[in-house]
Amino acid sequence: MNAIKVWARWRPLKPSGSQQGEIMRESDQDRNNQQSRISIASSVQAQSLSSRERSWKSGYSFDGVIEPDENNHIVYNCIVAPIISEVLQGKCYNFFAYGHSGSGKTHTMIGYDFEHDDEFGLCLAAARHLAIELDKIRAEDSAYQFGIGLRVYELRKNSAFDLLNNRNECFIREGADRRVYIRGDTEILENGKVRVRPIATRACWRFEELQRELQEGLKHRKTAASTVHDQSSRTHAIVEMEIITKDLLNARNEVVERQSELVPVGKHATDVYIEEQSRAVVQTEDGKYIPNPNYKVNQQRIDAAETKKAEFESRVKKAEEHEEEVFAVTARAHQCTGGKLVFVDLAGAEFLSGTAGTGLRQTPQEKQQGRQINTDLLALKEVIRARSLARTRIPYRSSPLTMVLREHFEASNDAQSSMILTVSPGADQYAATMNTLKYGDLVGLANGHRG
Ligand SMILES: Nc1ncnc2c1ncn2[C@@H]1O[C@H](COP(=O)(O)OP(=O)(O)OP(=O)(O)O)[C@@H](O)[C@H]1O
Repeated sequence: MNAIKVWARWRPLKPSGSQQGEIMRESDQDRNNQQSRISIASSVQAQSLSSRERSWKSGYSFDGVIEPDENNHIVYNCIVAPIISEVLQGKCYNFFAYGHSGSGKTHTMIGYDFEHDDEFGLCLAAARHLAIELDKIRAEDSAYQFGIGLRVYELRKNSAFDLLNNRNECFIREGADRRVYIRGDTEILENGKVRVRPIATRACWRFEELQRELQEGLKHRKTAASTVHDQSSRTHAIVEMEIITKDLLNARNEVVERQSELVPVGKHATDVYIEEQSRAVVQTEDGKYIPNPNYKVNQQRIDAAETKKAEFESRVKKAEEHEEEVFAVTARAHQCTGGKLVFVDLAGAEFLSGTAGTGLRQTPQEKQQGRQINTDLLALKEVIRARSLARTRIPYRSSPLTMVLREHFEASNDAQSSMILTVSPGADQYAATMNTLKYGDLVGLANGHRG
């Protein structure tokens, strides 16, 4: 079973929210499995809430509750630090932050303070931890130069915006091999070659490099003034960090080069085939197509184009085999190879639950953006539940977000995930907080923790 850990993080009360007081809240632990249950009650009589909703209790579905006075460093030690040893064994771990706008998702995952260790977001703190461990490996075995391959992008609808490459728009496509690819536009190079670049991976050999790359990349993050606060995110931001070596990176680049060379050759073979087939038929006056008596398909021409295509396909295959070989050799020497951490700062959950009870109104544009975000957040919940319940069919294709995350969920047989629900204690945020906790409760209950 692929259980997901679920945490709730209470943010500190905002000065603006303090006039209305705080939500009444409690949590208690199940003695047997140490899971936590959260109870909340509204301290103000919000008209839009039914009497049933004025107080709410979760099941024992939370792995822990983080209090408002606990900083990012404490959150890191609690949630991420314990799994770093597994990442150093080559495993993949995904972290999601889910919550309403302003509840602290970005503060938790990415962080706003790049100077003070205690307030580093989880991804930066994890990068520093990994970098220290990789330095140790390097000191023991200088034959392998391990570093962190960093990818940072935002997802909106079917597009990914590459934050490490000037917010270049990339497209999410499922290939014939059923893998999902995120690729940019087709570029025509000076030598006439065609290249389709995947989303950028920056190789960072030192923590400071990664810190700089991340900080620069985040400047391209698109935020929009929202009804809730002025740095609101309308997109999901994804930070991927993978343990790589120079050789592995070179082998992957080689695959991209070979695939780029195949593109025009494959297109030419298709064009030749279509051209020959169209010349071989003519249309009669009544619109029917019949064989053209004056043209015989030039099979030699088709075969020549197909042979060339096959030759380029085999070059791609060779490059892929080489990449697999480099990976296998490196992983045999050091099992950390390919270990991966993925941090997903999800778009505001108000799109899923609406603003009922929050006293806020969405603009028509926010509503429209919200539809896709709804689809994504619901799809993510269903994927996590289906995985937790060990269903045979996991609905990855329900949204671009889950299509992209599939690779990480399935990176290794034992890929694990954690979800952090960020919530506000402000009484004015009661409905939003309850909706977020309900989402987490559903995700957590699928793990089999019953209330
Ligand atoms: N636990 C916390 N401790 C201190 N400050 C916090 C905490 N959580 C959030 N904040 C502050 O509140 C503000 C809003 O937080 P943040 O941008 O992380 O919200 P968000 O959930 O990512 O919102 P959105 O979905 O709109 O992007 C920021 O200035 C952030 O630093």
